[in-house]
Amino acid sequence: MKVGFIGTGKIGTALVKGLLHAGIAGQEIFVYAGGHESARQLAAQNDLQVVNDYAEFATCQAVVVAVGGPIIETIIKELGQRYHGIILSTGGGDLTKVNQDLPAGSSFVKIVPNTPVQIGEGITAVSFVPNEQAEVVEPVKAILALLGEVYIVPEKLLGIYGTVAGCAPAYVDLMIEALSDAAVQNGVNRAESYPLIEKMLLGTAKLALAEHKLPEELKDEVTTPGGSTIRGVVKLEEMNFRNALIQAINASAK
Ligand SMILES: NC(=O)C1=CN([C@@H]2O[C@H](COP(=O)(O)OP(=O)(O)OC[C@H]3O[C@@H](n4cnc5c(N)ncnc54)[C@H](OP(=O)(O)O)[C@@H]3O)[C@@H](O)[C@H]2O)C=CC1
Ligand SMILES: O=C(O)[C@@H]1CCC=N1
Repeated sequence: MKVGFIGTGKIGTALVKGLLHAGIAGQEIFVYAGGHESARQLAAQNDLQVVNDYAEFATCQAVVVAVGGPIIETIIKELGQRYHGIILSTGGGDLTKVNQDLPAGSSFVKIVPNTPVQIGEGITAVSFVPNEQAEVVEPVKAILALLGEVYIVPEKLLGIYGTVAGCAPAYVDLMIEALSDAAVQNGVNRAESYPLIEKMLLGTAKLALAEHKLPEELKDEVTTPGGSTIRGVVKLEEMNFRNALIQAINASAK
C-alpha cells in the first residue's frame, strides 16, 4: 500500500508515523518535499520516498494533502492535474465542488484525523460525496483503519466529529496539566504525577468502553455519600466545568 503526503507538519507527520507504526515500510510512503526542509528531514529520518513533482505520486493509492489555509485549493487543483487517484484532505475544500472540478479518475475525500493516529489509537472522521464508489471508499477505509477508529459521516457533521475527536485532545492535555499542578501543590513529584493522571484517564475511559455504562453511573460508583469525590464534583459545578467544555467545543466548531 503506497500513500503520498503533501504537508508534513503536525498532522501530516502524525499520519506518517501512524502508517510506520502499523508496519507500512518507509519506502511505501511518498512525501512531497518541494522547498519544505521539514519534509526532507522526516523522509531522511524514516527512509521515506521523496517526491519533488506531484506526478511522482503515480503509484500511490492515495495522496493526503495535510496543509491548512487557502493554499489548499490551489494544491488540490495542481495535484489533480498531475496525479489521478484518491486525494484526501485534512484541511478543507468543498467536497462536491472539488470532486466536480477534478478530472475523471480522481476522487476527493475529506478527513479529520486526531494526533493519536501516530500510535494507532486515533480517530479519523471521513466524508465522501454521496454514493461514492466502493473502489474509493474501501481503500480509504483500509488506510485509515491502520491508524485507529474510522467514522464515516456526512460532510455537514465532519466539523463537529473533527472537533470532538480532533480538538478535544488539547483540552484533555490542559486537564492533565492542571491535575498535575494540583498534585504537585499537594506534594506529589511532578514526574510521577503525569503517569498517575494519564493512567487514571486511560483506565476511566477503558472502563466506560468495557462496561457500556453511562458517565453518570460511573460517577455514582466513585462518589461515596458525604465523601471527598462529591465535594470535588460540587466544586466543579460551582466553577462551571461542564459548561466550560460545552463552550470550548462550540468555540472550536465555529
Ligand atoms: N494538527 C492537528 O491535530 C490537525 C490538523 N488538521 C488540519 O490539517 C491542516 C494542517 O494542520 P497542521 O499539520 O496542524 O499544520 P502545520 O502548520 O503543522 O503543517 C502544515 C504543513 O504544510 C506544509 N506546507 C505548507 N504549504 C505547502 C505547500 N504548498 N506544499 C507542501 N507543503 C506545504 C508546511 O511546511 P512548511 O512548514 O515548510 O511551510 C507544514 O509542514 C490544517 O488545515 C488543520 O486544521 C486536521 C486534523 C487534526
Ligand atoms: O486546531 C485546528 O484547527 C486543527 C483541526 C483539528 C485539530 N486541529
